[in-house]
Amino acid sequence: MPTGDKRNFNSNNNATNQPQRLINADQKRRKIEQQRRSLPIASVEKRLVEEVWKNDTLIIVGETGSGKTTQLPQYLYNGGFCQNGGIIGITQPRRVAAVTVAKRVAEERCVELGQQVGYSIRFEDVTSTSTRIKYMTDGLLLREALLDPKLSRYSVIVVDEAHERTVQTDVLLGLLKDVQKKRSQNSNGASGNYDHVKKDNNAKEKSNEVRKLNPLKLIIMSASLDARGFSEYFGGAKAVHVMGRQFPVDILYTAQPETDCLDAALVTIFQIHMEEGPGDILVFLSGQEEIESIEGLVRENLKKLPEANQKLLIYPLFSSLPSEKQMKVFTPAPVGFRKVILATNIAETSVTIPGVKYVIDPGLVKVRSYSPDSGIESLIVVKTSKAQALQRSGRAGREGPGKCYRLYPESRFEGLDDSTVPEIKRCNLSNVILQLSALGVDDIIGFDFMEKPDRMAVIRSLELLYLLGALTDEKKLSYPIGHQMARLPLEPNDSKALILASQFDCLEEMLIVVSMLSVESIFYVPRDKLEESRTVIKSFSSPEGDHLTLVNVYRASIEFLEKNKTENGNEKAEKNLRKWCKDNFINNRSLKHARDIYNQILENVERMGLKISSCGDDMLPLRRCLAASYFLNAALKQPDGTYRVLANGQIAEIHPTSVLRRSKPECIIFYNLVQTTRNYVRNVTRIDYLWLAELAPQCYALKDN
Ligand SMILES: Nc1ncnc2c1ncn2[C@@H]1O[C@H](COP(=O)(O)OP(=O)(O)OP(=O)(O)O)[C@@H](O)[C@H]1O
Repeated sequence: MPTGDKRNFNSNNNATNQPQRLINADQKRRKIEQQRRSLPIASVEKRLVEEVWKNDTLIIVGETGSGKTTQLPQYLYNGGFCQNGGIIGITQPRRVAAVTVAKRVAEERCVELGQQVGYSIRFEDVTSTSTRIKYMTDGLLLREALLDPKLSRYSVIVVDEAHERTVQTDVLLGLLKDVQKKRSQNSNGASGNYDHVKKDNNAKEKSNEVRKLNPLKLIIMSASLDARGFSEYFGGAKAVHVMGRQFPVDILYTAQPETDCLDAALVTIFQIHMEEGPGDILVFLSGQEEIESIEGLVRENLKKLPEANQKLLIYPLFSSLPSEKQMKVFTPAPVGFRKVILATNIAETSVTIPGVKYVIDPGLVKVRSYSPDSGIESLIVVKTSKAQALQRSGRAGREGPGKCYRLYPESRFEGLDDSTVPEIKRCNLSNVILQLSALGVDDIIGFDFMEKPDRMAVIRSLELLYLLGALTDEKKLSYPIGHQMARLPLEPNDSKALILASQFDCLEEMLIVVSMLSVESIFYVPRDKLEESRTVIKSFSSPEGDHLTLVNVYRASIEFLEKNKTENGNEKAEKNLRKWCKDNFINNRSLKHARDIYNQILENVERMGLKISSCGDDMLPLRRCLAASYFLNAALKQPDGTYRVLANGQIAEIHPTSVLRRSKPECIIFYNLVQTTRNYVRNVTRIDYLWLAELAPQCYALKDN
């Protein structure tokens, strides 16, 4: 057992321990069939389909694991909602859920993923013209609305996990309401239009013309939803409750509050491993750093156990982890082994991780927080809401009875907020405003949001868009900059950086920077090789900063790859690159992901007609372009070695992972600010203070910093 005392947990209900059974592929098929039939939602299939026929908007609330996400779209498909060629679109707040649920549903239907059932997430589209059940992120559907404002390809949209109230969900809800209105005006009448389809399940697909006339069916779904609030927003929409859950989850609380959540999580992992029956463990942690630090501690402590007890496999799961690595979590552990999955809240909703029987929930979550006063967005750790705690415990008990260990006393649970504060109330809105402007919505304050964003936050975000040149004085999208920015699937700052880079003759390098920053953790440093890795990584580092270092890594890898392709052919070259990455402590998967992103954004900017050129070895234009684009993230060194952000006076330190951590130049720009115990700026580059007035006069010429 690791540090700290064994935890005493209080239970509030009883779940029986059931040994996990090991099964082969054939049995798995039958098991899936049987599992589908035994889901609580299966008993109300007919009723749900009828309700969707009858109501254009329906709210469905059902326990976690009752079968909403995987089954409802299939019921609707079987019920005739795709017969005229329409698609059932299901949105998820997170990529990992969209991907894994689509995989599961394709498996359940015995179809190839990407055919009848597919998914679409940013930079990854696994659909085809035959796709009728399409899982996607809510952000992706928003982008589709830019090209097709009536979402005419869809017969049904299911907004899943609506309780999460991500900013994209909230914008989507307002937009879908409007699409419904437009489609109803265009339709021949009400839902009865589908009657011909209902009677003829095998009918050939009807023409697009017929489909366009049908109203859009909208379903809002979650396990922990304020049904009344949603119903009111949708003009008294009907709410249906799916009762019952498949398996019980025993909820356990600590007797006392924990002072050190990481230590408590560690102790609990080993307590379960040593004392409980088979079953994998899912631990919710607030971020990559916590995950990596616990990962190290688990490994260390594991070595101290007798060999027979060392069969514990550790899997991290966080959003910037390359998707192939994320997917590893979903493969079963080898016989005799137990998996422990260390995850952020990306595993909180919708996902089923096969084998998970135990959930450890320290009750904390990292969220975006935006201060309209400072105009800076940061990440902070806060307590979860009751809805989130419920979702987390719902990750256990999906294949059999489960247990959830909440690392806080029951009294604290009672005091938690019922639901999470909608993200729209606590984030920078510039991307939302840009997207809405591109959809023709110029009056953001007047937009029909379920909950209005903070006025000051709107003003600040509008200001940023003005400063970036995306909006005109009339709050309209500027031409061409604003239009170009809205077309790129990136944050406004990044889009602007690419547009400017074509003028600074460094678009190739800026593409690398933006792609590499989209994946994070390019370097992979095993704990036992800290010293060695430092020396190797140094060979890539640029004294000018992290952005240039990333360019060096990318260029070196491409050079290596191209040379190898000529000598050894493509396949061998990719294999050699993997070894090269390993030798250089580079995360091969992240790098590959960055290459994919690079190619996709490259396609976008080529289509936009931007001039693609390179600044070669002279990186000055790149640094100047970074200053011209991220000018609000400029900071000056203080006498004590900390930095003052010029735009708002906030004090921060350079993050320990930065190549500038030691040299501490006078003036820097940074990519992001993270708030842990201290404020850190990450991905930092040295700039000349005087460039700011020259390159961003709209912000600095009149200011005396
Ligand atoms: N990948 C998978 N492997 C094994 N079982 C799965 C998988 N995906 C789903 N299931 C089974 O299907 C059940 C229903 O899952 P589904 O995601 O449809 O439920 P849900 O009601 O949407 O839950 P939640 O509200 O937690 O998202 C799960 O409890 C589990 O038993």
